[in-house]
Amino acid sequence: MASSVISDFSSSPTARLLPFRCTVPIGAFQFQPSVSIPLTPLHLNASRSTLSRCCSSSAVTAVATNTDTLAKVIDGKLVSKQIKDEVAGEVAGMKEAIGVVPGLAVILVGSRKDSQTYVRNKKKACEAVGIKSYEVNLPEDSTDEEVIKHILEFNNDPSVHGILVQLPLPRHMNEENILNAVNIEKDVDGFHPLNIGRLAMQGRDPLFVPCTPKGCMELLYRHGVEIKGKRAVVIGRSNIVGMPAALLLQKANATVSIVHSHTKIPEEVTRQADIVISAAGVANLVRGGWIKPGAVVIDVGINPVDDAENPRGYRLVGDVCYEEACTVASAITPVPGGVGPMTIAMLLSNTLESAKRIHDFK
Ligand SMILES: Nc1nc2c(c(=O)[nH]1)N[C@@H](CN(C=O)c1ccc(C(=O)N[C@@H](CCC(=O)O)C(=O)O)cc1)CN2
Repeated sequence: MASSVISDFSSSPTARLLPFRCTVPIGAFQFQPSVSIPLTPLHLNASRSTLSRCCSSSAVTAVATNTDTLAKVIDGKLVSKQIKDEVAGEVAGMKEAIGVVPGLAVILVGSRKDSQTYVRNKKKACEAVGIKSYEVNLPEDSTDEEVIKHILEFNNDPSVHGILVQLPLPRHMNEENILNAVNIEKDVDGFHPLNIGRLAMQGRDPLFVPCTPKGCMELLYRHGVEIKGKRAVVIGRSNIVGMPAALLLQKANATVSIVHSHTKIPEEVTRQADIVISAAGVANLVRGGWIKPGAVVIDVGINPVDDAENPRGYRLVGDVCYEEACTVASAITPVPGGVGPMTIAMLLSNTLESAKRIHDFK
């Protein structure tokens, strides 16, 4: 996982803790950010613009900024709350109409602190909207067969409409075999190859779309961002975020490029985009100079950086250097409080959708 940071999902706590704001340590990822990125053209009121240098490493980038007009903040916390309220209303309506309560089963293997937190938050979110949750906690040294045994039990349990295995799994496990065991009709994470395959095909639709990329699209839709005919760049090509995000943008008729660890001059490709979704897992990788003026930026990265003033000893930052990007982009998601909360909201929405489909409830 650590060897290819750029294609990882970005919430890995194994990501290096980075000390500075908007600095990217050379060698922490396979992109080598250019030291002399050309200045972004000033797109706003030039007389009020300032030129700032926001970092102290050798990867210094001069960025054209405008302190007058900052990007609109796309508030994922707010949107996720709206979605949760909508799900809660539908869950109550379904229970009243046909007596069915949607059920979500979560399997956690091992004792990673971040995974435990995500699973706890999923459970709490289920409770809040009236979805019943089932949890299985297995020790780190479990076998694939033990995990699959629980998946098969949930596959056959009519009170369970959604099943997910919290990722990442311990290294010794075969993720592919385990995810393949989930019944595609209950695959609320959308990670089964059949669901991903359908997402990739013209004229076919998956039963479920992976939660984080679905959350990114939902943020774009709910903020009225036009996607059809636009240029989009996805940074990172992980199975759970980058790749499905690119497929979703393409399905929505954007012209999509994927930037990854072997992309030459990634900033040049990224600068073409009207919409940027970054899921690289590298703190502050995307500098202001990478962004086309007026672009919409969705930052999926959740990277811990050292912060002695924070009680946790670290704080979370995105893949995008927020303070630079918000002077260039027209809209941007913050970290935290952007895409992260959408992941769990979409999981609840997928679980409800599954129960409705299984019980043929409109
Ligand atoms: N089976 C799955 N495993 C993993 C998934 C997934 O969708 N399915 N995604 C991530 C982890 N994840 C949910 O599982 C997740 C990550 C982040 C957040 C979130 O709300 N982040 C907050 C910050 C939280 C904090 O302060 O620590 C934010 O960005 O505002 C929710 C869910 C990997 N595994």
